[in-house]
Amino acid sequence: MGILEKISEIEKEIARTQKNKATEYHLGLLKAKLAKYRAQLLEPSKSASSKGEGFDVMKSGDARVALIGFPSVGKSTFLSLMTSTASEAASYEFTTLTCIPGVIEYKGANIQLLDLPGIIEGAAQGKGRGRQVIAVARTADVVIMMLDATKGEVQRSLLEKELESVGIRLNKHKPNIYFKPKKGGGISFNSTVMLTQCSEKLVQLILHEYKIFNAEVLFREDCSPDEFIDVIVGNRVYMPCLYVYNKIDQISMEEVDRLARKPNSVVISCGMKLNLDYLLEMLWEYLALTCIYTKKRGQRPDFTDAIILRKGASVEHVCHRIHRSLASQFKYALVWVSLGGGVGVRPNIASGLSAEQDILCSSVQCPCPAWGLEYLVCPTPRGMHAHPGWT
Ligand SMILES: Nc1nc2c(ncn2[C@@H]2O[C@H](COP(=O)(O)OP(=O)(O)OP(=O)(O)O)[C@@H](O)[C@H]2O)c(=O)[nH]1
Ligand SMILES: [K+]
Ligand SMILES: [Mg+2]
Repeated sequence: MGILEKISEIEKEIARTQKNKATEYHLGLLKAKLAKYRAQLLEPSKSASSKGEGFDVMKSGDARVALIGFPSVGKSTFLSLMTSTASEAASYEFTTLTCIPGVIEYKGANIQLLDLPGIIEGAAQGKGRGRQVIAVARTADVVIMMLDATKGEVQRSLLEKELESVGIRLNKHKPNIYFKPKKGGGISFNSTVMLTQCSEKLVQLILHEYKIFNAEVLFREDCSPDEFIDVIVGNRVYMPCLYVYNKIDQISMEEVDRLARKPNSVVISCGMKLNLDYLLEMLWEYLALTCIYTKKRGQRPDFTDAIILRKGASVEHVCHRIHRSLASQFKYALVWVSLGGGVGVRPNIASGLSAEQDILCSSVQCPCPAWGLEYLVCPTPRGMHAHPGWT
C-alpha cells in the first residue's frame, strides 16, 4: 500500500470512529499515525520538477506576504494594484504559473508581496503546483488567503485543510507544552492546568507510536492530542492569516456585511478598488512590525527613515541592522517610546553610559508594558534637526 492509500485509510477510519471516552485512545493513536505518514509525504521528492521554475524568489524587504488562493480569485489583479509590478491577470484559470514578487511600500516599510499560481484541492499531495506554492507559503510572515466572495465558504475550508495537512497552522499559537526527549528514565508527565483533552495514558500511547520511551512532558495549557502531536513532530509553522474576500462588487450588501464580520477577514474589490486601504492597515497589524527611529544627541529623529523590525525585537537586533560590528562594541542606549503620542526618556542601566553615543526612539505601539527599555535602543550615525523636546 502506498502512503497516500494509507493516509486515506486512516482518514476514513477516523471519520467512521465515533468520538467518545471509549475511543479516545484509539483516535489519538490514529492521529499520531496520520501525522507520521503526512510527514513522509512531505519529504522532498527526488523529481526535479520544482527546480528552475521561478519559485525560488529571494526574500527581500522587511517582511514577506504570500497570496494563496484558488485560480482566478484575483491574486494577480491584487498584486498589480498594490505594487509597481504587473502580473498578468485573465479570466481563465491558472494564468499565473510561477511566483511573482512585488513590493508594497507602507509606513516606510518594504513588504514583499508574492503572487502565486492558484492552488486546488489535493495541492498538498502535489496536484497542480501545490507543493511549490505551499513551500513558498511556509516562508512567508503572513499569508493572505484570497477568496472569491461569490463562491461561498467551501474554498476557504478546502484551502485551510490543505495548509493544515502540511503542518501550517493558521492564526494559532504554538501549544504551550514543554517536551524534551531523554536518554533514559521513562516518561515523566506533568501538567500545571486541568487537562480535559489529554491524559497521561494517551500521551504515553502517542509517544510510543513515535518510538519515544523516555521524555519529559509538561502541559502548561489544556491542549488537544493534535496539538501535542504538533509539538512532538516539531516542524509546524504558526502563521497569521488574513482571509480576503475579493469581488464584493458581485454580491449583495447583506452578504458583504456577513463576510466582513467574520474573524480575521477583510472584504475588498480589486475591480472597483474598494476597501484596499483598510486591508493594508490590517496587513500591517498582522505583520506586527514596529518602526524604530534613531537620533543623534540634541537632535530630533528623522521620522521618514525607520528601521523596521518585528515587535519584540531586541536592542541587539537594532544594532545588527545598523552595522554588523555595532553589537560587539555596544555599551548602552537611551530609548524613547511613544505611547499615544507621549515621548519618554529612560537611561540605560546596563553597562555605563557614554554620552557620545547616539540614541534612538521608537514609534507608537511599542509591545512592552511600560517604557520599553529592552526593546528599542541603540547608537546610530544619523543626523536630524534639533528639537527642544529631545536631549
Ligand atoms: N468582478 C470582479 N472581477 C475581478 C475582481 N478582481 C479580479 N477580477 C477578475 O477575475 C479574473 C481573474 O483574475 P486574476 O487576477 O487573473 O486571478 P488569479 O487569482 O491571479 O488567477 P490565477 O493566476 O489563474 O490563479 C480576471 O478576469 C479579473 O479581471 C473584482 O474585484 N471584481
Ligand atoms: K486567472
Ligand atoms: Mg494569477
